[in-house]
Amino acid sequence: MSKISQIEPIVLAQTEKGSATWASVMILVKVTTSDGMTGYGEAVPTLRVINVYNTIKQVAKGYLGKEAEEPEKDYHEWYKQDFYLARSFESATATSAIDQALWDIIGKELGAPIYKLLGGKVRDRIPVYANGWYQDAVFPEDFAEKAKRVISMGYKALKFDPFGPYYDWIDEKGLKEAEDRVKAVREAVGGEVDILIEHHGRFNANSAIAIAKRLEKYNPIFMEEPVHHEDIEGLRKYKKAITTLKVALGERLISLKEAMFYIREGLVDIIQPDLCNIGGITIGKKVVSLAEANDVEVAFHNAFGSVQNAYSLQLSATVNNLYLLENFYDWFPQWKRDIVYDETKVEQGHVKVPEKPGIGVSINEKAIENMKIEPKELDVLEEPVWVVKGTWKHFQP
Ligand SMILES: O=C(O)[C@H](O)[C@@H](O)[C@H](O)[C@H](O)CO
Ligand SMILES: [Mg+2]
Repeated sequence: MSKISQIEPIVLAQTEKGSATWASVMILVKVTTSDGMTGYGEAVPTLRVINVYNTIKQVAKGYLGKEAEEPEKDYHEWYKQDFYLARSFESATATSAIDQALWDIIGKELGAPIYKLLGGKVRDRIPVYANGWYQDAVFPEDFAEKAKRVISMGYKALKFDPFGPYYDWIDEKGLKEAEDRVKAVREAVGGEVDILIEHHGRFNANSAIAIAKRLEKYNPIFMEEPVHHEDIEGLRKYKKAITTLKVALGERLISLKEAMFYIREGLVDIIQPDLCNIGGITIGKKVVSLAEANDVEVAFHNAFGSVQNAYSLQLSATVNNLYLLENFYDWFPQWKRDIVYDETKVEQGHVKVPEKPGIGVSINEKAIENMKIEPKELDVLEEPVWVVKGTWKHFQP
């Protein structure tokens, strides 16, 4: 048995920022054991880089000295301590990153990729969908042209937010703008490609319902976060009104029981847990089982960095009820790919399951050393940090 002897939060950034402002930095956690093993995990940055960095140091106090090979027990010990774990995004992401690193360490000790520790893979290649591809797209033609490029790269599915700057509610002009963009993409990619509609959880139920009725004819595979995250009653209203389209959500879920709530209440058809939020591999695999038992498919939220991506690939390899894995890889800034030596390339809309022990890929420790920065706040401009850059615009006069 090896004890957890060190937990170090690391913030990385470069001038190249990528398509999603709130993912312009990466937060890593490096865990070291008493016998010198190391593992890496990734935490979620968004607008909370400093808070997450500091929270990792606090959560570390609960993990130091514990067995590195017992993430299940360690998680529950910490669950006991952290009264607000289920209500704190910062704590949930810090705990998740440490948990990932422990699974990395176990895999390395046993010489096996994480997927083998979980019962083995059900597929050799993970099907992914593209996100981040529509930076600076405003007019329908922009979306069409960029979508064609994505398809020419071999992707079979793509996600986008066609709602420009609309927020809370949408009017006829907004419905038409969204429809024109979606229509342009559908016409550009043809009938065989999956279109996934991202709402970023920003509408009231009536507006979301109007949107669904308007976009239904373009055959979107799912409608993601159609209403505000905390608007449970709005989501019930939406689910009741829209029975022909599937709802996807999950990136803001931070506990097993929260995931269970949405599944049990029939409020989600495709669940999108984020392994950097939900509780790492330890809780992520339990959400997968809950989903499977309830005929809900899984499409991990995977929008931040290359270490998150590597863990999402490991778990996705084992999931029978996997719909698709989100993928920003081709729209990452190069430095994020450098961290994993570009080992998780997307080919024909799929990623080969990485086979190295633990996390599955090599970690470029030298690159990490060179990219380290002090944690700092992100700038906040008129265009919210959660949209794909340069898309918060109207195109109609
Ligand atoms: O499903 C997703 O990927 C999330 O809603 C976000 O993470 C944003 O879409 C992304 O960051 C682009 O800004
Ligand atoms: Mg989303």
